[in-house]
Amino acid sequence: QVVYDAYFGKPISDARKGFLEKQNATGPCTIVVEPCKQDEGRRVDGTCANPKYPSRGGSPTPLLRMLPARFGVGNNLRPSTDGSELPSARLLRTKLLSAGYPDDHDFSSLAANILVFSIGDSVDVTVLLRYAIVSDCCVGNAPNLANPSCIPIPVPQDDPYLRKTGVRCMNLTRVTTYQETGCLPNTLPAERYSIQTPLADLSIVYGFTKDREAQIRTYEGGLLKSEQKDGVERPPGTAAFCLLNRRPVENSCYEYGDSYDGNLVTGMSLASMWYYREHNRLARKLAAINPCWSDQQLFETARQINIAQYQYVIYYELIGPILGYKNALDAGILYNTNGYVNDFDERYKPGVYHEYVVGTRWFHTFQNGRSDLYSKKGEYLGSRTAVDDAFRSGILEVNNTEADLTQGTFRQPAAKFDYTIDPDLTERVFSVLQTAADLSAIDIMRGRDQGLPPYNEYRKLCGLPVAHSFEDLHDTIFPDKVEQMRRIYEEVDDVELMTAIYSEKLIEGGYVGPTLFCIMARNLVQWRKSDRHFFEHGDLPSSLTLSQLNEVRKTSIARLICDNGDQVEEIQPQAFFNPGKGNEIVSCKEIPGMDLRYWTDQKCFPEKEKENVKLPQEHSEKRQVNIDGIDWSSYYYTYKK
Ligand code: HEM
Repeated sequence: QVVYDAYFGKPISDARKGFLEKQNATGPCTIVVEPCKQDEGRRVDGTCANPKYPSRGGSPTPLLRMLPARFGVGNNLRPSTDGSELPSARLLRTKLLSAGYPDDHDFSSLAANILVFSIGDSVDVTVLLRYAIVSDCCVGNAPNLANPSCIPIPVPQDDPYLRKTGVRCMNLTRVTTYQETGCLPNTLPAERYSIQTPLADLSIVYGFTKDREAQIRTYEGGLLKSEQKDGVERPPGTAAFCLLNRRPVENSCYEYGDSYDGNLVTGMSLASMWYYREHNRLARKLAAINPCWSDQQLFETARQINIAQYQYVIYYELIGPILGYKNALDAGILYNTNGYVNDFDERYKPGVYHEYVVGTRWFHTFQNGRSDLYSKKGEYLGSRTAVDDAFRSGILEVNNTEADLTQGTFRQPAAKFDYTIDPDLTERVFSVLQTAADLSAIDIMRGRDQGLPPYNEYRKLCGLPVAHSFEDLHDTIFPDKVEQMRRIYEEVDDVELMTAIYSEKLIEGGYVGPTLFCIMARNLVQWRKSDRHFFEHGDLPSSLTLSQLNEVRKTSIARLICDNGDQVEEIQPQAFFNPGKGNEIVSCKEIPGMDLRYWTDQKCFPEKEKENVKLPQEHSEKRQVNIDGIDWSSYYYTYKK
């Protein structure tokens, strides 16, 4: 065992260890790593995803940065170029994004649900939320300037909505940092602290520590602990996190590996439930196919298949259409192959970027404020208000709500990507917990809080010309929005990444602007290159065989929901898209999936029985892809003029 410094990612010296012990800060500042082995599979605790950086990928972990942090003096928020405070994030939000309800013509709500689940799987959303629950950074109606963890948002007098209410201050606290937990001195840039494993590895389902893994496993048949209620399998409902459950009627709060993110918002709780059930479904099938397998072998294989199909669905079925297939292929996010893609590169550190978790807040425009309820035959039954269902997974077991909401995920459109955001998210995102809270204004504030440099620096990083004047922004941002920015910011160098992401024109073939495309591409490439267990890699003893890999490539989100959604009997084949012509709702029997016989283990069968075990034909390898360096500046040329 080697003890690593969680922040620096290096083995810890005795002196530092002693210091941390005295400070009582060993937990958040260290990661214990067993030596990495060539023949092992993916660890639940995330360590050894890349043996060159064994502790990276583990928990806790700092986020990666594409560009060096930019803070004000003493790690305060960065000021404007003239030294004044940056403008009110609420003012910027109300001038740049409108509030409204338009539905998307293409994507279903399921796409937004799985996207937000994938964010919660890679970063610890709950470390952001102390303002929602415990702190008050507005004293009366004025910002609390005395408390250094407060960054309240001032509300202008003529605010289009809040002028009628008299609210002039919105509550907000800074993220928890390694400085705060005692791991780093204040002389180093403030660095956010996250307890998730930062890769795409279903840590919401399986947890991110060995202790938690031990709590949620049965150690029989490879299964996770579960309960059967009304014929439906669910994790035990005894977790403590669901603070808005209306008890005594709404009681369930599920014991996922990560019960915080698993029970957070409806889309995330449904996705967590599906992938949780899928683990047990796979373990049972594998046990039937391979009667000689141990609990450990069943657990590891079911988990490996579950994570592989999750990565496949995220990359190929969801990110592909959102970024545009061609763009994603060009950028090395996706590969058009039936072979392995051996692009593991030990120089890449496992991790999630600050820029990714700030920038992908763009998809808040994608979130529908209502969650529609449908019967399994497609009759509309009514709607729930999404923000009132956060922290409240107790709703699922009452009045058939899980089944009706599940139908809604694929029958209801997502909100449109169109610079319009649902008013529930911009005025009352914390429901009864806060008088007024604007999620997009918070999104802008988080860019400041996490020390992101100005938009111009990212233009340079992404191959766009540096803007010397506001006019220079017209290449990527609509003129009306540039005009608003000119009125609100002092200088073009003050324009922030998040305000630009909320204002950029969309790239050809995709639903993001050029800078967010560049940021997402870098993060998604980082995830696959830094993770030796990424599902398309074929160079480890634990890798999927080529036949197994190509089975994984046959599955889909529709199959996952048919197998694990409560009472789902029919669905459209491309369930991230709205049902309709060319994507009609069909029986689940018509939705293709994996053939698990490719996981048959000959060792389980005595010699004479072997000939009776029919194996499907082996797939053949068509093409092996190797990846050279990527020219990031090429993205620039794809956006719509
Ligand atoms: C009802 C639906 C949703 C609600 C109520 C919600 C609410 C929130 C809240 C309160 C935060 C933390 C704000 C902060 O203090 O910084 C947040 C963060 C975030 N949300 Fe959402 N959100 C929703 C849907 C989505 C969707 C569909 C996406 C799609 C990707 C998304 C992406 C993100 C990201 C990337 C973050 C930042 C995570 C981090 O830095 O840890 N959210 N959301």
